[in-house]
Amino acid sequence: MQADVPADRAGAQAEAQPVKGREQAGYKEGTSRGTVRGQPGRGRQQPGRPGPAVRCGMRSPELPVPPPAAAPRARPGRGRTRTSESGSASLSLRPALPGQAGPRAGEERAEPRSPPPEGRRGLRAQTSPAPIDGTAPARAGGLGLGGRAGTADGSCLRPGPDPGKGCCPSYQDQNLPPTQLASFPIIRPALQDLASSRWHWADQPPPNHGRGCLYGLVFDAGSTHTSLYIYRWPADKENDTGIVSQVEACSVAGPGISSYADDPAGAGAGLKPCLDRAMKIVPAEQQRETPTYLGATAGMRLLREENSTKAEQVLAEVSKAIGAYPVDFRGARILTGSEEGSFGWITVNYLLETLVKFSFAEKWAHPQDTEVLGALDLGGASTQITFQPGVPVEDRNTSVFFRLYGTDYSLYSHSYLCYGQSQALKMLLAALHQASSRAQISHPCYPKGYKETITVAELYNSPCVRAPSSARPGLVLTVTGTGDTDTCHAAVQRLFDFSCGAQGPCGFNGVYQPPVRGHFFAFSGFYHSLHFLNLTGGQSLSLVNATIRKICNSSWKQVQELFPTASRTQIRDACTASSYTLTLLLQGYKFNVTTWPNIHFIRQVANTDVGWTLGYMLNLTNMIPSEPPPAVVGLLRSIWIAATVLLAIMLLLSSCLLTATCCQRDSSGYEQL
Ligand SMILES: Nc1ncnc2c1ncn2[C@@H]1O[C@H](COP(=O)(O)OP(=O)(O)OP(=O)(O)O)[C@@H](O)[C@H]1O
Repeated sequence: MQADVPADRAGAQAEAQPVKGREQAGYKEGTSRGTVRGQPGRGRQQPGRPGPAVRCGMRSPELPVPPPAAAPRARPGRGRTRTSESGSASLSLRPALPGQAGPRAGEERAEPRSPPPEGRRGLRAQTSPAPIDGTAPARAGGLGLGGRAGTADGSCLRPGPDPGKGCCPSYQDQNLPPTQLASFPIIRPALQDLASSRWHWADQPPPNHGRGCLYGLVFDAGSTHTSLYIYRWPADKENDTGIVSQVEACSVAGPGISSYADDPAGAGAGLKPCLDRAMKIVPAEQQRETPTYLGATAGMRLLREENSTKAEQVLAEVSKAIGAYPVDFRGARILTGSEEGSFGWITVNYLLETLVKFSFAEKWAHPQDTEVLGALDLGGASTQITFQPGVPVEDRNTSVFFRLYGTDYSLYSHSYLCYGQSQALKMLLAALHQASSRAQISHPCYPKGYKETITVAELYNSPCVRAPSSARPGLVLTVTGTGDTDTCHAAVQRLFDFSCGAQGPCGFNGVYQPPVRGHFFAFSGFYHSLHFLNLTGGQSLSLVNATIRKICNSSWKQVQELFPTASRTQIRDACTASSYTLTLLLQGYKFNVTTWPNIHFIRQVANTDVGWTLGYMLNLTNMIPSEPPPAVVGLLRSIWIAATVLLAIMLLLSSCLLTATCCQRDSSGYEQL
């Protein structure tokens, strides 16, 4: 999720699925490498047709057929409904097909929830320097998108200054030194320059070259809400990297599309205000060539597990709604957990330009001295961790390979289904209910003095929670907050199984995970839950702990006074959400006091929301190549030429020296004789 959405949205969140190690379409599984191979934006597929013949890392027009979800090493939760999606082998992007229901059966599953791996592919980078907390500073000369505004009614959240016309930022404009990441030594170098992919387009000029900007639209159909992201990039710079920027994020009114299982037409109708908005931004003459995608995440993955027919109906309706607009609609599909994690990783590293950068020699090259960043995504129904470990990934179900700009990346990635924030909080409430065995539930994470009612049917409306057989759907439960920090912490911990067994290092629920390494961007729910407590500015772990403890011990009256403008749900969940976030990061993903400072909680980089959508679009439009750009090749060729000339000179000198020495010897010998 990326848009600024009210925290009290209901809904579950989905998770990603692993990509199976297969070498087609851009990503491979297991030890194979996904290649991202760019292809011009042409040849875009039309709705109903197969995807583009070549995508980043994918070369086959066929959709990759991911193997059945590899069994994560997850252990069944202790009697609890628990879903974890595990990472996958390599990701491959696949073309989005209208109405396509995403991963095939077996790719992702819900109940004894074991997280499916996700696929991924490669992409390429984007632009500007970014600030790390909340919003990154706008890249200079960029599409200065302003602050966020409206919300839930299809209104645009960050209108650009010149929607619709205007121009894309020039290459020079964007290639400015970062300003706000100076304190992050690992990140800063990557922001110095823009990445380029001009070679990518070199042999096939863009179809609308010279028109100013090209546009791309991506719907993020999350478990809790849907947003439409509108991207654009300079048409005449299409072969340069680092130039895609976000024009707007339009928030669709209402809950996520998975909530429309019994009213699929409503899911489609809800998208129209944002589509109308997009039609005002994208010039009419370019609309028909504007690639448009809808990607659904964990909410739809859960719905598909519950009722695949209803999931297909929802996808069909949203496809119908989008297809009614004059855009190049390339399909609506459900992303696997692996794809969701991988695209998020690509987005992060594209935005920070850690994949390729403009060198001092004025050439685009892989930055040798820059580490890629890991990605931590906390959605409403799933959470993903993706990073480049310092050791080989031992479990191919969580292993992902990419080849981007000529560099190989071997990543670890895993998605835990049901461990998104909304579903985790629901699991917590269900556990408390089952422990109470009464219609009265004492909630240690809710503020003392808070009270609400909920029916059994509402509580157990997700595959992530299993209702006790004795529960009557109509029974009204009364939930009372007790504001007890220690009891809350213990209850949150019981949602996880932290034991690793003999399998080696793990995350939780028995899922293999190598030790975290390097810097990470933590976004979506990770950012929101801590930002609400003003804890996304690099605070120490001890301060974070102390602040959460204080909030959890506060009464309902006190927290209302502390957050006078926040919604009731946000205030109620402040303790629960932050406690869950901290537990997930520390005990779940195994960060500690030493590695805590390496987590950067962010929402945007250079006015672009951090999430999977940008990576998804870059991949499907083939904007991230697997091989180095010509500029890099050119650089290498120059080095070879220089080395050859140098060698020739050295040989010549050696030859002269040898000749001179021989002559001297001859002369000496003669004299001796
Ligand atoms: N602006 C916000 N303020 C506070 N909390 C938010 C905000 N936006 C989202 N959240 C919360 O963060 C969590 C993650 O939201 P996000 O939008 O990433 O989920 P999603 O995309 O709907 O779910 P998923 O990716 O699992 O399908 C949710 O629990 C949501 O309620």
